[in-house]
Amino acid sequence: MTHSSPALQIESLNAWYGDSHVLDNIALHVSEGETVTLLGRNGAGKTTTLRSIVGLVRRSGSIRLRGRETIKSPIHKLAPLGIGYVPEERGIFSTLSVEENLRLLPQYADSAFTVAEIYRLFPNLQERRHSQGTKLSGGEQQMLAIARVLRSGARILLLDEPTEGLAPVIVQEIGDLLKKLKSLGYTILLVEQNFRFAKKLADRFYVMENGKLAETLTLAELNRQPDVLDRYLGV
Ligand SMILES: Nc1ncnc2c1ncn2[C@@H]1O[C@H](COP(=O)(O)OP(=O)(O)OP(=O)(O)O)[C@@H](O)[C@H]1O
Repeated sequence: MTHSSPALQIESLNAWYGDSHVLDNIALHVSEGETVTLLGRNGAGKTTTLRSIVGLVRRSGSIRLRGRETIKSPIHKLAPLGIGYVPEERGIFSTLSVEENLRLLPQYADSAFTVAEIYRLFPNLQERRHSQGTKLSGGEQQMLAIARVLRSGARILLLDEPTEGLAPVIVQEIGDLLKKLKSLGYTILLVEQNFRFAKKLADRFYVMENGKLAETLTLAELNRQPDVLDRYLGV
């Protein structure tokens, strides 16, 4: 492991659901401290890419976390390497309270937030600390899902459509939170349909199409050629 290794480096990644070959030779990387967004139409393979990284689908190729090969690692071996996955469905324990959700997870690193630090970052979770997961708003559930991975000590965050279904004011709050995490040096790989949201955060973009990577662009390149997105996303 060298210090210059990207936080996440993927090469020749293929993935399958049963016989269906859904990711075709994906190569991408995310540097330490970088925020990268995966864009693409529904079904392009964005969620499957995140699920492949954490070993939730059958996959082959190479996935290195800070230089360490993890393609054969089961999911429970990944959290100690500093990666945290927040799925689209958020994955909180809905019958437990906010605080129970936060206290249940093991901490893997010194960088793990304490519950007090989580409450400083998410004052509304502190207010709701005795509320059951099912009683939370969509925005609160999303905040709790992100808080849980911070609590585990993850420094590389995989976030699947964190703004989906949320009101604009809450989307703004999530945006502010991600900017803060970025300023703290977190590495973020984001799947996002809301391009206007992603544009305010991301350093780089990958565009996926039919299970392949079609394009990689920096923010500056994207601003110079906005028609690229029309072509792939029809936006
Ligand atoms: N559990 C599954 N079993 C079989 N095929 C699946 C499964 N989940 C997704 N797929 C297929 O895999 C392909 C990639 O889906 P994926 O969910 O990764 O796309 P996506 O880009 O994240 O789109 P979305 O925004 O709709 O989630 C699609 O063709 C989809 O139909």
